[in-house]
Amino acid sequence: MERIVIVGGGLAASRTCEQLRSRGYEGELVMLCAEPHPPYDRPPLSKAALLEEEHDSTFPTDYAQLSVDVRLGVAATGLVPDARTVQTTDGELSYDALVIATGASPIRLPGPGRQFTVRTVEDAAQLRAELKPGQRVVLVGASWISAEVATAALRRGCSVTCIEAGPAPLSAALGADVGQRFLPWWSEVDLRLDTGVAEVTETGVQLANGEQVDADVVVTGIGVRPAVDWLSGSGIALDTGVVVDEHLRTSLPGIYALGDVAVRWSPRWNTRIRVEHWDDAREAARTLAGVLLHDPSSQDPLPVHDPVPYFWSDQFGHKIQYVGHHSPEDTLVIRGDGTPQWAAAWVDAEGRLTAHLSIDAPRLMIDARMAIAAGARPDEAALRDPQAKLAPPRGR
Ligand SMILES: Cc1cc2nc3c(=O)[nH]c(=O)nc-3n(C[C@H](O)[C@H](O)[C@H](O)COP(=O)(O)OP(=O)(O)OC[C@H]3O[C@@H](n4cnc5c(N)ncnc54)[C@H](O)[C@@H]3O)c2cc1C
Repeated sequence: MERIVIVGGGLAASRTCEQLRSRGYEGELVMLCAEPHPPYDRPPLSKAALLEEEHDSTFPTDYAQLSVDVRLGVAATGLVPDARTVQTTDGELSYDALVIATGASPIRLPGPGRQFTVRTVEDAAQLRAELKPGQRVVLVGASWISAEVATAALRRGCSVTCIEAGPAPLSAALGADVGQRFLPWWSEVDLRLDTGVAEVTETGVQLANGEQVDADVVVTGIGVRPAVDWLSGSGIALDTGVVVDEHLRTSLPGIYALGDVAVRWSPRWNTRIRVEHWDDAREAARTLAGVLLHDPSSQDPLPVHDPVPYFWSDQFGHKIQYVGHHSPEDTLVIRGDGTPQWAAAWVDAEGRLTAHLSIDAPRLMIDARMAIAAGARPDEAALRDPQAKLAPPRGR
């Protein structure tokens, strides 16, 4: 392969460059990065970057040393697979292999008023400038991002209202039973549950029931859409993102996708999953480099990307850690129910641990991740007791 083109300038793109070079790829490597900055880390944008004026989460990667041709401010606008060509805002570019790592963009609400989202450094800097003491901040959606923004806004002396369509914070991701357990953390937030927002107005938001809620700052945290517009008409298979198999191969030859934009086949979960987690983007890059450089004449199997997903969130002075992947049919078991050290576990119909959520307890997260990876079926007593190990002893 003489030229690998990577479209996207985030974690997945940056790590793919590093991994390819560290595994000995010597061909041309071009990274098209729509943003005007070299790749940077996003998790701090809804955390430290809302508190610290000079926060900089740029990756320390030396692209010149890696001989990566980084084209800042250049976006892919189209794909012509038969010609193995990408159309860009700076002309056409041919490739031998193409990596799609364009991430996702926040979903916005309708309406004429200004609404903030948090995806880029500019978003974070603009929002930080608004978070002044006494400002009335309205958050739409009690999501992971909103919880982190609420934490920062309260710390900066703002008054915070959060309007959530579901019955509890984080209920879209974790269900109402778990979400309700977080309510005490939201005690300083005017949290309005089961309430829809119709639009963002000049003076705040208008609720679905017609009521107007005034705000100085409106922040929308209702999810993201994969950045796939530029692929329309290319013939590539799309679902809730770019469809890839467990080797990160798309439906078109020579084209791969990873990170937030990809929806991948997971043999572990026997379904397609789109994982919008930092850890997944990083790990996928390692696998993808192995797939791209795989020698078909060797006996080595093609690398598979199918880790146990891992996600964390820092909110209200706590660290939440979630591992695995649960479906609505799984059974929820609260560990240490009624104690401050509670955790949540999900098991499937066969009793297999599918997911686990813990708070300020990295040890529990590590144990649960090993248990899920091992396909463990912990007994009821172990599930209920957060002190009990879920992972089978090593060597078994
Ligand atoms: C505010 C925030 C907080 C987060 N916190 C956590 C956390 O606490 N824990 C956790 O596990 N995960 C967290 N995440 C998720 C994590 O950051 C993402 O999973 C990760 O950034 C995905 O990396 P990516 O490279 O796939 O996509 P991105 O980081 O979105 O990068 C995609 C890049 O591609 C560029 N691009 C898009 N379209 C084009 C185009 N047509 N041409 C060229 N370039 C293009 C974009 O501009 C962007 O720079 C957070 C995300 C955000 C936004």
